[in-house]
Amino acid sequence: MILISPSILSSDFANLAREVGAIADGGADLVHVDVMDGHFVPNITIGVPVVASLKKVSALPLDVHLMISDPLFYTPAFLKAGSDMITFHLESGSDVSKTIDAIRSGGAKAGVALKPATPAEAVFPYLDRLDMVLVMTVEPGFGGQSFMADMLPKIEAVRAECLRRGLSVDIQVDGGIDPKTAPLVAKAGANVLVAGSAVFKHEDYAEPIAAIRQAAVEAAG
Ligand SMILES: O=C(CO)[C@H](O)[C@H](O)COP(=O)(O)O
Ligand SMILES: [Fe+2]
Repeated sequence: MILISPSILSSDFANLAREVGAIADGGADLVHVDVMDGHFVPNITIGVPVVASLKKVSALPLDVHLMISDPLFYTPAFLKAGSDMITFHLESGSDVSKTIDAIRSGGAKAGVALKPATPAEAVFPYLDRLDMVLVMTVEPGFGGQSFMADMLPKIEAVRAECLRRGLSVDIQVDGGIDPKTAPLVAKAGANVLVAGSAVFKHEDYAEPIAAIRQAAVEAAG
């Protein structure tokens, strides 16, 4: 099943309650929340209090993408704030197994994200304990960048390994996803599509959400 997770990084931060309401009304499945600490990536965005505030107003599950150093330390706070899914970076420096266990024992779904330079095989040892793998299709840090088509073989490799081992792990893609790139990633095996600028640049969010979903569903077959 294809899920669409609009990234509120490109939304109007002065009106977040209205924005998450509008993407829910527009047919989104999840709300993608990009947390950046100015250390793991060269940008600072949203933190724990904003996630807690979003939880109060969002009808959709919060898909929290941690682009931070030491995600293990901050996991309890993001769980308490109401994160439904927490994805952290394999390159973050935290113990991967301990972080997955902390997220899952707190009742959230656990995802591991891979920067473009990190190979698919790096996540294979953790696949059986993961709900999701996030294959970044841009360098993490900023919205509005161009899709990296050379990440498609990595998506295929993660999907092939999941199929080989009989695991139903979600594969998320994030960065430069729009109705043109959605079919490429869906065909490669991704099923959770994050889209920021492609959604929020439109007046009517229902339009790009439906276009991305339709393009992905058709390509996935
Ligand atoms: O994690 C991210 C950046 O690090 C964002 O989720 C991503 O870039 C979404 O924005 P866009 O769809 O505009 O590329
Ligand atoms: Fe993201």
